Amino acid sequence: MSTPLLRTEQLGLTINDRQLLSQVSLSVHPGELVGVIGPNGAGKSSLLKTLVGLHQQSAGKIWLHEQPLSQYRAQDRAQHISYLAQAQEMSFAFRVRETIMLGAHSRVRTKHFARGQLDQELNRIVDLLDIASLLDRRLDQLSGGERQLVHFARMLMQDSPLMLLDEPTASLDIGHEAQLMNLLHQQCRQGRSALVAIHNLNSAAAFCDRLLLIQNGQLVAEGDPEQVITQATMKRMYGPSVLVSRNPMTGTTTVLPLVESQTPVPLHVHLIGGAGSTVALCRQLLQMGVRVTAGIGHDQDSDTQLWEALGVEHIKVPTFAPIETADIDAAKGLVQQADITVMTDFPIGTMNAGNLTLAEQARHLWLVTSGNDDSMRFYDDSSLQRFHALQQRANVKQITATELMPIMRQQVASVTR
Ligand SMILES: Nc1ncnc2c1ncn2[C@@H]1O[C@H](COP(=O)(O)OP(=O)(O)OP(=O)(O)O)[C@@H](O)[C@H]1O
Repeated sequence: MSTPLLRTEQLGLTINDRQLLSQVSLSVHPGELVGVIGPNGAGKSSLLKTLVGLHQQSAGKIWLHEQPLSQYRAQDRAQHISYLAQAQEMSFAFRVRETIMLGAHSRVRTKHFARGQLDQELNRIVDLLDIASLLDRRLDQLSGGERQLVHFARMLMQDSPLMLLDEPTASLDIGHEAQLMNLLHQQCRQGRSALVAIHNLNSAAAFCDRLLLIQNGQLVAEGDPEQVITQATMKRMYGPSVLVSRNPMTGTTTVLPLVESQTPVPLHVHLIGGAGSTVALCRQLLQMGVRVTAGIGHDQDSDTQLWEALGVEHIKVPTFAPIETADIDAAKGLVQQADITVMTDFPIGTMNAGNLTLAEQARHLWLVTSGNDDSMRFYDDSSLQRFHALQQRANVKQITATELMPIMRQQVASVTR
């Protein structure tokens, strides 16, 4: 790998006897977009401030271009590192144009620019960010999001190889957030580097090449977004009410907040389903405080991933493996204990026909019917016939997908009365 642009070794920061950073060793290489994530108060801003020289480290070393950062004079640092603080305070009522032009200050000191060259650069940057209409406005009369874009423009105007950004998208709507992160991404593809503290984990996963996870001032995980943003780490950082999954359309890791479960209710529902058919139901049942078990699912199926992520007890088999008798035996106990077993309207063929055998064990079986022609979702006659036989059983209730939740809510209400 290339020589790092920035590197720290065992970095520590103590202020007023409070240890804000401890033993942080990291590197940022040319062309990398690195995200710094972690809960509130973890030490992300303290890290960036130390790297830019606003805090003097108490321990460890910082190298910029393999030279100790302390050997750079403040003015020289500005040619290598630009910094966008979390809260930008400007003591004067600057106009937007002046504010952005301030970014070029360190460059003007050391380099001659042809007449009009900086104005052209400024115009290019404001066009990229679509803020040309703000140029003559006063900074203190802009909205928080507009101000954030202006300060980002100022940073681009500095044209430094390394950019440190502290929550640059905190006040931005989703469109401007995507625009700023895309611009940052493009800058890095063109050879610049960025270290960005960011709370939006979905953006962090989508845009960053690598993530650093900070907790209590320490670097606790580092790697590709999918290595760092896992259900286990997110639960440790942010508590149980977050769900990590892979977006089927973008392939990126996504993190969603979940509505917390209510007080447990004395109802056990076992879910049999696949192809994503139990996902919404499972989440809603858990939110109502119902004890949910599930299976048999296939590994990597979206249902199985959700059961795993939400800690639902379940039985699974490897991807593309048929459900065997031993798997059915392992799942039987859960189905026989459940007050209700719900079998959703999912496609059934030879690989997962074992779920029909499992459904036959249910004390009370709710069969979710497609409403259309159920035969369409059975890949072989034998499975379809077994489904028809299940429909005839006395302990079976047939429900459409639309009816399911209202009836389930009544059921929950009846056991909590
Ligand atoms: N100058 C300071 N003196 C003493 N403690 C400080 C100082 N600056 C920050 N802290 C404390 O250090 C800890 C880390 O703060 P920091 O701002 O680095 O966290 P953060 O990860 O950026 O948080 P957030 O996501 O909320 O912005 C917090 O507990 C904070 O109260």
